[in-house]
Amino acid sequence: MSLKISIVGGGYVGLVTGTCFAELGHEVTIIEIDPEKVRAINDGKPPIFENGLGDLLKKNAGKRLRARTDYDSVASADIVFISVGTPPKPDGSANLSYIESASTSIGKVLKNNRSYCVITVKSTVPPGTTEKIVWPAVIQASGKTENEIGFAMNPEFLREGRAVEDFLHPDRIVIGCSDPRAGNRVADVYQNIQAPIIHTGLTAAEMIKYASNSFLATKISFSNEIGNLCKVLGIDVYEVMKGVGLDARIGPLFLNAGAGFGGSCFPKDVSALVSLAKENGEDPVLLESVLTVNEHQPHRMISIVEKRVGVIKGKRIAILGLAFKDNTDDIRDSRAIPVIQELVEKGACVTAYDPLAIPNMQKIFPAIEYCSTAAGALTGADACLVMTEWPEFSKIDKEFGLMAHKIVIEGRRILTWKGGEGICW
Ligand SMILES: NC(=O)C1=CN([C@@H]2O[C@H](COP(=O)(O)OP(=O)(O)OC[C@H]3O[C@@H](n4cnc5c(N)ncnc54)[C@H](O)[C@@H]3O)[C@@H](O)[C@H]2O)C=CC1
Ligand SMILES: O=C(O)[C@H]1O[C@H](OP(=O)(O)OP(=O)(O)OC[C@H]2O[C@@H](n3ccc(=O)[nH]c3=O)[C@H](O)[C@@H]2O)[C@H](O)[C@@H](O)[C@@H]1O
Repeated sequence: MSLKISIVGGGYVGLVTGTCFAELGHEVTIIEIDPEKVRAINDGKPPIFENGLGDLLKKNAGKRLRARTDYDSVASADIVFISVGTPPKPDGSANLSYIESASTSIGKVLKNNRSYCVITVKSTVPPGTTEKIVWPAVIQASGKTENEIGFAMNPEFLREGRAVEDFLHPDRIVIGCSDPRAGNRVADVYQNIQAPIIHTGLTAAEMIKYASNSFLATKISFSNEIGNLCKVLGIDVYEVMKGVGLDARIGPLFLNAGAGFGGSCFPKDVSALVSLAKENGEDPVLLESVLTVNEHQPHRMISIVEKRVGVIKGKRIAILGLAFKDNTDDIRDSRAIPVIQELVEKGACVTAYDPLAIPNMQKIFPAIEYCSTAAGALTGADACLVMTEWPEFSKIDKEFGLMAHKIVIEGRRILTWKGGEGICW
């Protein structure tokens, strides 16, 4: 069955989702307010770096996949997905203004849609958003009755760098819906994907997404706390967490200690859940600690450098990895940012290498020295901090010989070379 799908928001999630839906045989229109992104999508050139996305986009752009700045496609859509951003407000709560304005824009055009249509939220939103914000905005702007429109919440679990693979082979598909008819329409979209489908109410689906991200973030902060103690006691935390993770009740993933979690989602989603808990009179002790541990990790790395090299001022410090994780050029909330910030404030001469993320980091730190190879960054360095788990870093070996002092602090365990004086984590 081929459905007519409109996706509002052609950023990371909208683009990956839209391209994959087209690949599954649906007719997809991505509605994106940024004309440059629209042009790039229609030219078959992804405006983001994502493994495997370029080929799929090239194959489908101009055929089953189109991008537009207008909302016209909503008038004939079977289903509309909302995948606009939900960035944090200064108090940590989620900014839902993009969700609200997208819902109103959808409603205005939906007036002209003569068939049944399901409005589905894919963005990560606090429980109650679909019911209390999206639903009334769409109904009010469209003048339709609830028999003519269904509402659903279908959270997305893809990881950047592995997004296409995650989308096409998910562990589960969660569909929260206003009524079974709406839920079945969303399930039809995924009919060619093999995965268990969980049908829930709207608010439970919204909460599943926050709880999942927060649990993963908790695993990381837990590993970091154990790692910090291991460091003091001279124990290898990676050996410890391997032993811990082999317990089937715990599992081996997301137990890597080091620089802490970055990216556009874990920090923002845990903060939003903390905010939501407080608004509802709860004291989210555990979740606040998850954030506190995470904030301290970059500073701990610098303390280790200071113990090894003494005063930072005037020292040449190499940063390997700027992206918040491997296989992406995304630096949103990258742990490299607070590390570079503190080093610069302390008067270090910072050199940096990343296979993809240098142009993005140059916008934040234009004055540090960027190198086109790891060897360039390491030459003459007094210490090196590894901030991203890029697989190519595992091959670095003789390049460490170019350093003035072989002090290597691993914020990510990726190196196989073990000749440093101060390998941490
Ligand atoms: N980035 C990721 O890996 C994942 C993100 N999410 C969630 O998905 C949502 C979107 O995230 P991203 O795609 O990363 O954000 P993004 O910032 O990359 O993309 C959002 C896009 O929406 C566009 N937009 C904003 N208002 C619009 C409107 N009224 N009409 C049309 N387009 C509009 C923006 O121009 C932007 O291109 C967030 O809630 C996020 O938490 C969920 C899973 C994974
Ligand atoms: O909601 C989202 O946006 C997404 O957030 C994360 O995906 P993502 O942020 O792309 O990347 P992850 O692979 O989860 O890594 C996040 C951060 O945690 C760090 N991390 C990860 C694993 C680990 O063991 N230790 C650790 O420090 C990574 O280096 C990275 O900085 C989730 O894994 C996705 O399921 C979710 O859809």
